[in-house]
Amino acid sequence: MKKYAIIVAGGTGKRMGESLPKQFLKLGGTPILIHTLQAFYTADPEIEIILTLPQEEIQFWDELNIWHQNYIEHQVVAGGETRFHSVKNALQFVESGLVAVHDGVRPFVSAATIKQSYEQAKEKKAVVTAVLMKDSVRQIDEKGGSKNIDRSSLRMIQTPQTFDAKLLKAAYNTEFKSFFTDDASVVESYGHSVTLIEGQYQNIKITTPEDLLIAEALLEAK
Ligand SMILES: Nc1ccn([C@@H]2O[C@H](COP(=O)(O)OP(=O)(O)OP(=O)(O)O)[C@@H](O)[C@H]2O)c(=O)n1
Ligand SMILES: C[C@](O)(CO)[C@H](O)COP(=O)(O)O
Repeated sequence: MKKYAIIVAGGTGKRMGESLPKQFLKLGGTPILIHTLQAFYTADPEIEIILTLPQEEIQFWDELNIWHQNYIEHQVVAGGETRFHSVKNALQFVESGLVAVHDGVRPFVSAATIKQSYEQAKEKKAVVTAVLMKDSVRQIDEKGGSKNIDRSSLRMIQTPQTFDAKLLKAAYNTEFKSFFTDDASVVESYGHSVTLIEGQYQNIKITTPEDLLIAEALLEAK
């Protein structure tokens, strides 16, 4: 069965606060995005990789890749206004089989998690990685108050999120809605349930400056 991976890196990284989008920032001397592509190649070199980038960064990426050994084959697609639009653009180049969608800024995804995602998606069709909450959580109300939520009923959602390709394409054939923060929310809104599988705490999303410090430590410990 054909396997695709859509690596989304079409964002500008506002919360990181750097002029260079965070996916290009260096981690152990190598751009974050190159670590992420390597993770998928290591898991299975047969995976067809489609990478979304901001239109204005495509030339920069091409130049940056020239300097890196072990170039990993991939197709570049211009991203869109939101993550949803970036995935939708990339899906034009996906036919049938399985497709994993993964954040370009989650470089520590393990080969085992990637393999497990595709394996489970063969049967379940919509498979999403998740971890248990570590902190207590509270829901804020309009009056400025808050109430405790039972954290055992909550999960923190990660990527990869892996699907039957035809299902994901059909689900994305819709207009953007503000609650589409990931692919699971799009598929669920289409009417298909998602199966959660175990993610990994080390599979962090590099979002704010302290995440980069944590990422350097995780890389060191690898
Ligand atoms: N229009 C967009 C927005 C986001 N992404 C990608 O989706 C992943 C998760 O998004 P996030 O961490 O929010 O990245 P940014 O949108 O770049 O960050 P910010 O919200 O801080 O601007 C990132 O790899 C990001 O590049 C994308 O492909 N296209
Ligand atoms: C897809 C995701 O990484 C799952 O946790 C997350 O929803 C992305 O959210 P963001 O708003 O793009 O940071």
